[in-house]
Amino acid sequence: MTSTTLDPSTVDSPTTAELDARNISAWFGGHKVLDRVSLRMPAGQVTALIGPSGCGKSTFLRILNRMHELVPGAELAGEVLLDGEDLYDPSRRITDARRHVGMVFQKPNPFPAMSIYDNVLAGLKLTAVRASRRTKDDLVEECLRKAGLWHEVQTRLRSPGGALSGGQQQRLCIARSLAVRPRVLLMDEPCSALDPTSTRRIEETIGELSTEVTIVIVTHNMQQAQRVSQHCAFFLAEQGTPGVIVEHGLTSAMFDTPQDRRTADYVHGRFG
Ligand SMILES: Nc1ncnc2c1ncn2[C@@H]1O[C@H](COP(=O)(O)OP(=O)(O)OP(=O)(O)O)[C@@H](O)[C@H]1O
Repeated sequence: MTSTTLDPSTVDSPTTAELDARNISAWFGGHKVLDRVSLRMPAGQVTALIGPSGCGKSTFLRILNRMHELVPGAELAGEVLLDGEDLYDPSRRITDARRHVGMVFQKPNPFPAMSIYDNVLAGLKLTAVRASRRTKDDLVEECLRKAGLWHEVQTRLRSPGGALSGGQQQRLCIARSLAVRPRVLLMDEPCSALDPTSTRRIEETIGELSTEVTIVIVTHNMQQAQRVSQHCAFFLAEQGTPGVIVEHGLTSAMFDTPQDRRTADYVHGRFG
C-alpha cells in the first residue's frame, strides 16, 4: 500500500456531500428486510431515520457506508450515490467509501488502552496517511474541538480513552471519525447508552458539525429527531413484510402535518 503525506496547507477542508440512496433492497440469508427504499439526504444537513424496532433503519444505514456487505449471507440491490458518484463502483475501494462516509455506533467504542491522542488518529492508519508531529497535534486539537471535547481533555491527551465517561467516549469516537475528514457521518442511536446530560452534549455537537459534514442519524427518541434534524424518514415493516419508507420530508412537516396516518400514529407515540 502506498502512503501519502498529510500537509495541512494542502488538505482540503471537508466538503459536505449529498447522499442519494436509490431503490435499496436488502436481504439476510435470503430473507428480505428492505424493499426498494429511496432517500436523498441533503448535503450539510441532518437527516433522521425513525421507525419501530426491526424495520431496517440500521441495515439501511450500514448500506450507506458499505458495512452491510461484511455480514455473511447479506445481499443488497440498488444504488448509493455520493454527490452523484456510485459508492459501490467496482473500481472504488471499500476503505475509500468508509473514509468518505464515517460511522458512530450505539455503544461508544474507543480503543480503551490507547491514549485519547492516539484514539483520535487511529483512523489515519487505515487510510495510509503519514503526518508530521505538528500536523498530528493540530489535527487532534481540531477534531476534539469539533467534537466538543477539547476543553475537558486538553491536559490529559496521553490518558487512556477508556478512562473517560461514556458521553466523553462517544465524543472521542466522533473526533476519531472526523480525523479522516469524512463528507458524511452516520450515527446509529449515538445517545442510547448515555445519560440526559451527555445526550444533550452530543446533540449540541451534531448541531455544530452539520454545517461541515452531512449527518444521518438513527434515533428512537422523537424529541431528539425534532431537536437535531431538518429532514426525517419514517421506516416501517408491517406484518412480516420488508421495511419501506412510508413518508419522508422536512422534520417539522413530518411531526406537525404528517400525510400518512401511520406516520402520525408513530410520531405521536401511539405505537412502536
Ligand atoms: N446480521 C443479521 N442477520 C440476520 N438478520 C438480521 C441481521 N441484522 C438485522 N437483521 C434483521 O433485519 C431486520 C432489520 O433489522 P435492523 O437492525 O436493520 O432494524 P432496525 O430498524 O435498525 O431495528 P432497531 O431499531 O431495533 O435497531 C430485522 O428483522 C432483523 O432481525
